[in-house]
Amino acid sequence: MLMAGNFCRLANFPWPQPAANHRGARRGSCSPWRFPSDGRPSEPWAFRCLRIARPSAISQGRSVSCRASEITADPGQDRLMKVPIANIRNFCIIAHIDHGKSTLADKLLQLTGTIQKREMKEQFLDNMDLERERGITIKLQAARMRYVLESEPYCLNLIDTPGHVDFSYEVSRSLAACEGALLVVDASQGVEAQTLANVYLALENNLEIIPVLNKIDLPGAEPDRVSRDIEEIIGLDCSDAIHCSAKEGIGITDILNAIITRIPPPKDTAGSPLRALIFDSYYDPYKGVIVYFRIVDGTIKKGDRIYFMASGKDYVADEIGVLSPNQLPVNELYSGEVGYISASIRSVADARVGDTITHFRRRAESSLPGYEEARSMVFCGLFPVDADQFPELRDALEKLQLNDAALKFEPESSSAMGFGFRCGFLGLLHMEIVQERLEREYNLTLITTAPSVVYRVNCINGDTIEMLTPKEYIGSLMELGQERRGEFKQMNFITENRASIIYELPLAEMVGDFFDQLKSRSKGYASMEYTFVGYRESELVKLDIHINGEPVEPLATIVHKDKAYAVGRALTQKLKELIPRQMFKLPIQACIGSKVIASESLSAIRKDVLSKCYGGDITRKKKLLKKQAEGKKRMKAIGKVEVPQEAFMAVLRLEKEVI
Ligand SMILES: Nc1nc2c(ncn2[C@@H]2O[C@H](COP(=O)(O)OP(=O)(O)OP(=O)(O)O)[C@@H](O)[C@H]2O)c(=O)[nH]1
Repeated sequence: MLMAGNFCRLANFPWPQPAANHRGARRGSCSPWRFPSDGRPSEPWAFRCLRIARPSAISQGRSVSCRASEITADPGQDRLMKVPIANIRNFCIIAHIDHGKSTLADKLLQLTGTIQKREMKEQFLDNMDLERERGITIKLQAARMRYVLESEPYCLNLIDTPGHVDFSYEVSRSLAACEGALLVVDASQGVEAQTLANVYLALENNLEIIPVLNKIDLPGAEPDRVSRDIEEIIGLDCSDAIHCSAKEGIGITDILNAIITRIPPPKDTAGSPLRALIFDSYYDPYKGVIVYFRIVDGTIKKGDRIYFMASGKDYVADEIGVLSPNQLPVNELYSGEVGYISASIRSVADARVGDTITHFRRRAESSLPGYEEARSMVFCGLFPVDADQFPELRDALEKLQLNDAALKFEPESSSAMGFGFRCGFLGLLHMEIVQERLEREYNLTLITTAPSVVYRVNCINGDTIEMLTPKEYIGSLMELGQERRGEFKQMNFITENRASIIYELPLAEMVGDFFDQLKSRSKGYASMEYTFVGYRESELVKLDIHINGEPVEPLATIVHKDKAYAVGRALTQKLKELIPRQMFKLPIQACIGSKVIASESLSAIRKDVLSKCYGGDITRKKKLLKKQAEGKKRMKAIGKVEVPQEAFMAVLRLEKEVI
């Protein structure tokens, strides 16, 4: 059924290069696999590049003094005071995960007096419980700050962005709303995978980039070496990179100074017809959909009749305001400003992220370029434990989708789990986050099936996948690449101690614990980035599980031919442990098509039909045993085996481990 694959061409990947453009990508269906009778399966492949960095052990113990003492916080803090457009700066912070974006954002909010000390809690912008618990940014956030430099008031709009590889889609959205970006790099770690990916996104958006070397308070910080690396690897001038410690509050005023002096103000197009780009939105149970936007042209007033250019819907703006970072209503917003609208929008589809808002009467001629469609990489089934919660689950997913444009879902039903949804996510972390949010915010109890990737039948040319990671770890990482059916493509030493390894891997191999393995084999120093290269013909098989001769569809899985026997054996053994014994002997088989590749049998519960037969004739005993055997045969033919829920879950977990 399946053909040996001649794994595609070597992707053209001159290192380093900007992240691939996903525009025009086909909107993915949420089905995990499609096996038409006449087609050959192909699976999605990832193009990985492992960057290897030797951890620096040198302690520099340096400190940096602050310049720009003329910048002072505005004590009056009139956040709503209007400033001329020349005094507006829209910027975002981009960085690799954990390099200190949120900590820096906190310090900026504090120093500008946007947040009073008593209101301040760590990671102020990470206001989701989950974000705080995990210490990561999931959703982008926006905040307007006021600052006075040389007696001149400025309005600084900060858009915080997530750093995890799963959420780069959110990053691309915030970049489109800014003129500049602070590129935060941990001075003890150096350039990492998402540093590069995000810088390329920023360059594509023509942003002014200000390099910021953070964590200089750490003994292992080497800001000068990291500056050289940035220049060498990215080609960004670091002669006036800012040295800072977001944690200790060192260099924060330098950063504010640089934002004002180096990032250009937005263009003044207040007289043009309104065009505002929706960069985020969320659902408020009382006000309906709240839309976050950046005005590119024109002005908007409270009470205006607005028109969403893509959805073709119109509404009256009941409330407009700024994000300070809490919502503060205002009467009017001008080109270059960032704000929110509440217009009693009930339908999620009416105000999509990436759509352009204009006036109903004086419409703009063309809409703004939207965002690339988020591509789902990982899929899983979500089923409510209590079948009655299905409508609630649908509702919750719809609301979450509004807040999370990258989440995709479509209804699915399964004989074992009932009605649920097959959902598409950006990655495993995204999947976990969605599941936790559904459970916490919407009070649902859910069963999640094992994550899988999409398989398609015809090869299509896709985009590029790339990943980065760490020099002394080259060996073990290459082993990992080989184990996961990867194809080694290229290795470059980009500096003396850093190497990038480029691999192409099937996405299915990345879905499990690849990232954890990468981190553990490199003692945490490797980082990775990936993009999608397309579908490739591969030797895949559909592995069916038959219980009592009947196929159990939810347990069917697609695996590589070489792993089919191991997976089949493990699955049948596990099922044997988990399915309760029946009155009859129960065969449990793993099959590829009609061929049984692994088999176990569960012995029958045996009632001692001879117990009352003391002594007596042997023919009487034989008769009783024969009758029992016939009864069992009949039972086996009509008997329905109930596979307990835990068996499904345990098997799905096992499947994930084995695969
Ligand atoms: N020593 C030191 N630690 C810092 C500094 N800045 C941030 N950290 C720590 O680094 C860790 C990560 O900081 P975050 O601000 O959450 O990083 P982030 O880049 O926002 O991470 P994501 O939101 O997940 O992308 C936290 O434990 C911070 O306390 C610094 O200047 N010095």
